[in-house]
This record gives sequence, C-alpha cells and structure tokens, in this order.
Amino acid sequence: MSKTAELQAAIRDVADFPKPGIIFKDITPILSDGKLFRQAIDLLCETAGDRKIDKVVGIDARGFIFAAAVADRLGAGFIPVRKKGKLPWKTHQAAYSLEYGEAVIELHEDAIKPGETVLLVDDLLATGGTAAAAVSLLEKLDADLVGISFLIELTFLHGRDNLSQHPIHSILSY
Ligand SMILES: O=P(O)(O)OC[C@H]1O[C@H](OP(=O)(O)OP(=O)(O)O)[C@H](O)[C@@H]1O
Ligand SMILES: Nc1ncnc2[nH]cnc12
Repeated sequence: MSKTAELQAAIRDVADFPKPGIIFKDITPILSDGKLFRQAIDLLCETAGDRKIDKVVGIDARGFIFAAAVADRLGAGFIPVRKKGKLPWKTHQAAYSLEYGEAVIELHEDAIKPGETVLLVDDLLATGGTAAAAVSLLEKLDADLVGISFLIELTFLHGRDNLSQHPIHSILSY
C-alpha cells in the first residue's frame, strides 16, 4: 500500500458528529500510530518544496498537532492562530463560518514580521472558511504566504475556491 493509501485507510468516518448530517473525519488513529503520524508529517513537509520557511502557522486545535511537528522538522518557528480569548497579547481577529458552525480566530499582532515566509498548515479543508479567515490575518501582517497545506481535503465542499490566490496542497482527497 502507498503511504497515502495507508493514511487514508486509518481515517475513521464518524456519522452525525458534531451535528446531524456531518461525516466527521477522525484523524486520531493516525496520531496514535507512530509510523503513520511520521508519514503524515513527512508528506506535509514535502509541500514546502525548496522554499525556506520562516514560520509555520497552525490553526487551533487539530492544526497545532501537525503544524508544530512540521515547524520542528523544517527548522522554522511555530505560530498559533487561536480561537477567540486564548491569546494573551494584542491580536487581530477574524470571524468566519465553517462546515458545522461559526467562530472567531485571533493572531498576535507581532507574530510575524513583514515579508517573512509562512506555510499555513491545518488538518482538514472543508468549506475553506477557517483557512480563509487565517489567510486574512496573515495578510494584515504582510506575511509572504508560500502555501497552505492540509492533510485532508473534502473536495465536494469546494473550499479551494475560497483560497484560490495561494498554492494549496492536500495529501488526501475525498
Ligand atoms: O474548511 P472549514 O469548513 O472551515 O473547516 C475546517 C476546520 O474545521 C476543523 O476545525 P474545528 O473548528 O472543528 O476545530 P478543532 O481543530 O478545535 O476541532 C478543522 O480542524 C479545520 O480547522
Ligand atoms: N467533516 C469534517 N471532519 C473533520 N473535521 C472537519 N472540519 C470541518 N469539517 C470537518
């Protein structure tokens, strides 16, 4: 089996979570398997290509798991985009809708210097609402967004259309 097929086989579909009608992609079987977790990080790191990445940005909460590991591997800093009310310093905020709700995310105003190269990493692209909100925060800091990388993309929700001005990579597609 290929690396991606092994990862895909491990993902568990949970019907009607967290709301009726949603089929939730449960990544915990990947996280709990040392070989699969490393494969996922390997493949996400490859999406950076040859670019030197200054900062890897991860989105609260599942995004942190992958983004922090990618940052360590690339020798980059890690920057958290957090749900509202969790970051202690001055922040920029963005409200957004996602597949099963709405929320507000925040980024520290001084998290990234203008022109620093950034790779945005999250576990899953659904409608793209979350990632688009994160991109709007990075634009406020004049970050050089090199790419947006996801472990999973739900292509039938067309989230890419919300992010079309940046290179998008996904490892597994549904
Ligand atoms: O493309 P979208 O429709 O915006 O959905 C994708 C987002 O939804 C999930 O986050 P969630 O808000 O459930 O947070 P969690 O990581 O804390 O579970 C997932 O981790 C993405 O960030
Ligand atoms: N279907 C889904 N499964 C897991 N995480 C998600 N985030 C948004 N939609 C999701």
